[in-house]
Amino acid sequence: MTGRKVTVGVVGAGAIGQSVAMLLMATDWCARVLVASRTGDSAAALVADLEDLQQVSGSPVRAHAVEVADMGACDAIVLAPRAVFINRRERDVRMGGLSANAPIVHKLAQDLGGYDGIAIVVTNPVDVLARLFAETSGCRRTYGVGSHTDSARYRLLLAEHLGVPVDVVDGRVIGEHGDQAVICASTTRVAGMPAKVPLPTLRAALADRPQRITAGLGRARAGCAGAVLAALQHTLGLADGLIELSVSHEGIWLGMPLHFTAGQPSVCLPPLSPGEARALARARAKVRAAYDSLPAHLTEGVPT
Ligand SMILES: NC(=O)c1ccc[n+]([C@@H]2O[C@H](COP(=O)([O-])OP(=O)(O)OC[C@H]3O[C@@H](n4cnc5c(N)ncnc54)[C@H](O)[C@@H]3O)[C@@H](O)[C@H]2O)c1
Repeated sequence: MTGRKVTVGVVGAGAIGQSVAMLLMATDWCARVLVASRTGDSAAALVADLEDLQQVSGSPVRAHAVEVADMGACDAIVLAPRAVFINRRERDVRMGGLSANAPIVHKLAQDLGGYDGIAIVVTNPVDVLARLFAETSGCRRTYGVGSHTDSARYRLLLAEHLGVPVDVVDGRVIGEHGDQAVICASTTRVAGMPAKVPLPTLRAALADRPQRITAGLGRARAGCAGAVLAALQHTLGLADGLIELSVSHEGIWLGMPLHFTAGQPSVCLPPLSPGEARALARARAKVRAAYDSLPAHLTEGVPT
């Protein structure tokens, strides 16, 4: 991929779509950003804003408003639409988007049927909807973004709690991007040594952080957009290394540590303590049940 510049589609011109598109404009590996949204007006508005950015910053990246059907030749497509609905949940907040967002993701997957590039699903509940997109579209390289942000937040919060620099903390969060996220405490290392992780404190802080961001800003965007960029770099073969993404794990989509080499992933599940293994099983059962609760017309005819 060295030297080749890519075209990235962004579906959904909201908080996440805008942030991802802005980050793409600042890269040296993206040539074109194609934007589609629920209304052509919002896609065109985002493109006009990106063109302003391009002019003031001298970015060589070009932006265009298109229809989703015109994204078939994109190297990668980021899917970040959100239905208009009010989420009144205080717990399991992301799962609150299931019934409203699933039909949108299903329709996009139909429109992109047979797509052969990389699909990065952002829309929540991301583990359920990444599976829905993958199984409906047939796109083999579908990844959900969520656990990478959870892992980054975990390292930040643990470093803060222990009063150490974040770069000496190594640890990850897998499973559901939601209330059944699994903190891999038994394999967490601080300066190379096993760490005593105050799990209830960390769990509460991890749940609180996105809610605090949303309460203050209306939407969380920067962390997720950064995770999308990292996902694009790893899946496009522009960066090698470990990243937590939602993929099919024995048929159910969950956040897994993936090691990418030249765009090829291999699952690197760390050894789990019995408690962590039970937590992963609970996450798996929950995400499977949420998928199975979708109306049959959204899932019928797809492998289970
Ligand atoms: N996985 C993660 O880590 C993570 C993090 C943050 C947000 N999210 C999720 O990402 C999604 C988007 O969040 P947001 O804050 O950008 O929402 P938003 O409401 O700001 O924007 C959503 C955009 O989607 C567009 N849209 C609606 N229906 C569409 C369709 N059928 N086709 C194309 N575009 C359509 C809307 O017009 C709007 O521009 C939400 O589901 C949110 O929960 C996920």
